[in-house]
Amino acid sequence: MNEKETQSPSTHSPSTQSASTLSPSTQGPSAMSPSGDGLEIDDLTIRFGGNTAVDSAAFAAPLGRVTGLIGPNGAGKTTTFNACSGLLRPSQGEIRLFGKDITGRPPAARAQLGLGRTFQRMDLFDSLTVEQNIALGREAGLARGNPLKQLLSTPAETRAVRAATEEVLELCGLRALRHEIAGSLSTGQRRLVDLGRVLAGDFKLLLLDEPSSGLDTAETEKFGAIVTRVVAERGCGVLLVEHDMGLVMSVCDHLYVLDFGRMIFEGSPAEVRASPAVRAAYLGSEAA
Ligand SMILES: Nc1ncnc2c1ncn2[C@@H]1O[C@H](COP(=O)(O)OP(=O)(O)OP(=O)(O)O)[C@@H](O)[C@H]1O
Repeated sequence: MNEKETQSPSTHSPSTQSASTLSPSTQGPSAMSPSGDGLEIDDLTIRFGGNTAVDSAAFAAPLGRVTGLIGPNGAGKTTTFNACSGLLRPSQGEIRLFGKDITGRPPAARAQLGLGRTFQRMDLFDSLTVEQNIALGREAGLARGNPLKQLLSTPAETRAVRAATEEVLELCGLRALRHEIAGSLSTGQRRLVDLGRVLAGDFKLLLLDEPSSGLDTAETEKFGAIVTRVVAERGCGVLLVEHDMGLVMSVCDHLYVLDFGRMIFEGSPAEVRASPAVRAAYLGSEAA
């Protein structure tokens, strides 16, 4: 196992080299994926005033895999996630999607390139039905930000929306709830609708922000099984930021571990579980 001591930002190299330096195996995403496959982050640094929340982090979330980003409270996960989705502009570094530099692009432009995201707080339309919420995920993509186009869709677009909605209702096990008002659903059901909405958008790379938040164990397992199935069937990539270690360990193919804004380890779930550095980061220095 090849664990890395934390490096100063100036010693960081581009993601491919950094990933292979960090990785305990040669099977990491950077080693397996051709260039431009999925989401690649290089030298990502984000400062809030004098506080460096993310410090020269590098990682990749390729297609066909679930990549996890974990770390203790305050490690920089949400900040990294927000930079990937376009809500935060990095102080330094580069974010590439399918080989294109998207560092300065707004969220809508990233969505058009195939980047979809869920929200921890779930921005569902509570007065609309499950089916309507999911359909909106596809309609918004077809409209490309033009509300008029959303109203005046062509017959082919209407068929595409219907097909995508049916597929997602089945995939997420939501058929029985299709006519329910979203505002009346449980948190677990709402998570599935939120996932369904982003799946209907047919994005190639999904960013999932703490999707197990508010779910019980059974709901979390169900959610994880759907994510695994989606990646296997569609070949899309997933970047999962998550606290629930049960979910992380069961669905992720590869994990990156942040601590105090720095990437301290990467590897398979088993390798991460066995890492003294990761344990120390979670439990505190006295456990090292
Ligand atoms: N808008 C902000 N302004 C100032 N500091 C911030 C801001 N957002 C985050 N931070 C700081 O950046 C660091 C990383 O925070 P972040 O929320 O990304 O961590 P996290 O790993 O997502 O934590 P948690 O697991 O608790 O959600 C923390 O020190 C936090 O206080």
